[in-house]
Amino acid sequence: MTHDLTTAVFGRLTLQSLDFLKMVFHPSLNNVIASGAALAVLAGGAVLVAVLTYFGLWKKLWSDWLISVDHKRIGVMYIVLALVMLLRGALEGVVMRAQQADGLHGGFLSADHFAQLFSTHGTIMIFFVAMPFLTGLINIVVPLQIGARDVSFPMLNSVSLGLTVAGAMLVMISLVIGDFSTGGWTAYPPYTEPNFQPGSGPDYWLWSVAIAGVGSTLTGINFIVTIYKERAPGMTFFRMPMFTWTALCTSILLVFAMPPLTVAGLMLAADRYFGFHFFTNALGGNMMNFANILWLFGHPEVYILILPAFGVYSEITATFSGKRLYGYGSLVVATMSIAVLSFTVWLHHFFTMGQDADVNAAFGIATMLIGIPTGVKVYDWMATMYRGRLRFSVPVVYALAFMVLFVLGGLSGIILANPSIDFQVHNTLFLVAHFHNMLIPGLLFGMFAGYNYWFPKLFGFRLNEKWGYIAAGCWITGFTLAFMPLYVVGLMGMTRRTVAYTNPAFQPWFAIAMVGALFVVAALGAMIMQVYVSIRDREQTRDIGGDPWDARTLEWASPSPIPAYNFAVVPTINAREAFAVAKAAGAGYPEAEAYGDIHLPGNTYMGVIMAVFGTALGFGLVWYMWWLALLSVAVIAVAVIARGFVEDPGVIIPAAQVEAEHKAWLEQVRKTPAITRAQEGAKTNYGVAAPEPMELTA
Ligand code: HEA
Ligand code: HEM
Ligand SMILES: [Cu+2]
Repeated sequence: MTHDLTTAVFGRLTLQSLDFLKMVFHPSLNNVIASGAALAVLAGGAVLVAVLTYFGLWKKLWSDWLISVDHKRIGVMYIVLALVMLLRGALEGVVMRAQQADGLHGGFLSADHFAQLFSTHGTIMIFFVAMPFLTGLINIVVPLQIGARDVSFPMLNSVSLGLTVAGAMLVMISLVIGDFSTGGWTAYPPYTEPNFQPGSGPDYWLWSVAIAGVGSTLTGINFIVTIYKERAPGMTFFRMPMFTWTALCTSILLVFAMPPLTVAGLMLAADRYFGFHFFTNALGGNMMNFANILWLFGHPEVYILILPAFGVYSEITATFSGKRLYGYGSLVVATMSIAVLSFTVWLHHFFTMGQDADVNAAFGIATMLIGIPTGVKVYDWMATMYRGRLRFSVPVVYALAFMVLFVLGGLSGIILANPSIDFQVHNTLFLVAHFHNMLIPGLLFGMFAGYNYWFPKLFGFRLNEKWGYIAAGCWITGFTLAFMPLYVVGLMGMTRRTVAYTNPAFQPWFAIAMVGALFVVAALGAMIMQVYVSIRDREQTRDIGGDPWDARTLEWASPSPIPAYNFAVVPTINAREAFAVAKAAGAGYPEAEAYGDIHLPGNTYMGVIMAVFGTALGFGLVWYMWWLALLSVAVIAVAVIARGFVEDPGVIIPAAQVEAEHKAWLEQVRKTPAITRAQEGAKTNYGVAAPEPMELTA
């Protein structure tokens, strides 16, 4: 009886599932590490709670952030989530590097623990670092670049964030309670079927990815509608900044690519929970169905990740070269071609799984075609810089490193796109080198460049440059040392997802890779220092005029930190890069003719409800605590329906206040010489003179 009751309440959860007790039940170095990680998560949570309580920040956190629908604040929360998860994901990468550095002697991790590490690392990096980072940047920047006051569906935006947080929470909880999947970030059956993995692992994977995936689909819808409907007068499609174009294409990809992932996850859930046989090798199932559906998501996913980074590089090369973006039209067409082509190549992920050679050839050629629009982009960026006066700054360092390293990674992709070559190197560390080569110098550097670039717009001061350069230098060195050796060991035959090896020739390469990983740790340290030093010295790097880089797009035509309503008066756009054109004509800061009241949406609890009950739903499903799952679904359903009956009066900002704030800012801009305002513009390298300070008459 008591046993039944315990099962009803706790499902299949037992004391043995608590990871911090692992080292007590089964003492070993491996379990000490596992328990240590669990305790670290618990301690981190406790420290956070203590700090918030000590400084009395709960109320502020709640009303200014958690229930806010302001797209900029939502964007910041996405990026904070991404950075926190990056810490965990990168440390896991380092632990794996340490294991393999000693892999000849077996290392210090069990095979199972190593498998959990690459599975959580891959899942976290893709879904809870890369995705929230780019979603955060899109959230912050797109409405500002198109002259909008907010996104089309602000509450939905908060819901998307809540669902993403729920997914991330599940992966964090798996460190403390139970095990995560050992099936990699792609969770191929039949290995993830209950016959092979009856435990909590694949369930954690599938619910965290499915729940966060719904959030991403909603984000895609939100930004497609926002970009279609909320553009300022005169902001035609072909006047939109490149970053907004890439955000549009990424959003379209999200809407078409995320549902296959959700479907793959739910079909796997049907297999695991209801004994279906979609992907088993028996009773008519076929795992190839999973491979096809998963990569129908998975390949477009890598372009979902890279396109916004391309957008960042476009903005940065133009701004810091002090030139119009070269080849705007070709960049737009290239972005759209990549988006379309990305749905035609998924099969290159399983060339070796038995289809006809002709089919492989067709997909191989389609894959190689993507090199063309990507190449167009690279040439456009180079042409933008050519004969520009490239000003040095942290975003530029990332952009230049990207251009060199990404081309190398792209070329290794073209190598893999040859089916006959892929048969040799599929699932070796050559592949692992390829994709980290795209994901770190491509995606992550783009995100870091954007983070350094747009930071002052939100917080009113620039990030410290010295620590920024140190971080960038460590990332570049760290990436190169950690991943270039993997091309070599990959060609030598070292397979991916392998805990140890017997060939002594591998070891020196892994030793070099270990040094690279240490540089990555240093880079993370430098990034933390950068935040600390920047906040400490913020008075010296105040962004007085709102345009610290002498930039070209609309988001820089407002004060920093930017007010909640974004624009005192919605601007009318008459050209591409209208702000740069206006500044050059001495009309960058016009007086407004009239001010009106501004209506902004009110805060909402919906995001928090989604985060809390989304997590509870996933947790209930993972542990078979059916009451918790049902309760969570009920709460979410009631909340959604009830919200439909609430009329949101929103917040009115009176015209007089808007006018006063705007005029005070204009006054300040006029008082300060451009050279002080655009401090970075004044600093140049290579002995090139600073660009002329811009005219200040309105
Ligand atoms: C942001 C991420 C990202 C990006 C942008 C890419 C871009 C590309 N990828 Fe990569 N890829 C991944 C992330 C990424 N990939 C991941 C994560 C996996 C593995 C998943 C897993 O199994 O876990 C993978 C796996 C993968 C495979 C599967 C291999 C295997 O499993 O055996 C293949 C095969 O064709 C491939 C090819 C390519 C190609 C051709 C490109 C092209 O888009 C590259 C285009 C760029 C250039 C070519 C450079 C610039 C161009 C020029 C300078 C012009 C001149 C050059 C030419 C015209 C050729 N990738
Ligand atoms: C910060 C430095 C990083 C280090 C040291 C690192 C290291 C590693 C290692 C050792 C593996 C396992 C390789 C194997 O299969 O043998 C791996 C896998 C992987 N990494 Fe990284 N990585 C880093 C950053 C990133 C980033 C930024 C991303 C994505 C944005 C990423 C995405 C992945 C993915 C998707 C896998 C595959 C997981 C799987 O096999 O299922 N990594 N990484
Ligand atoms: Cu692909």
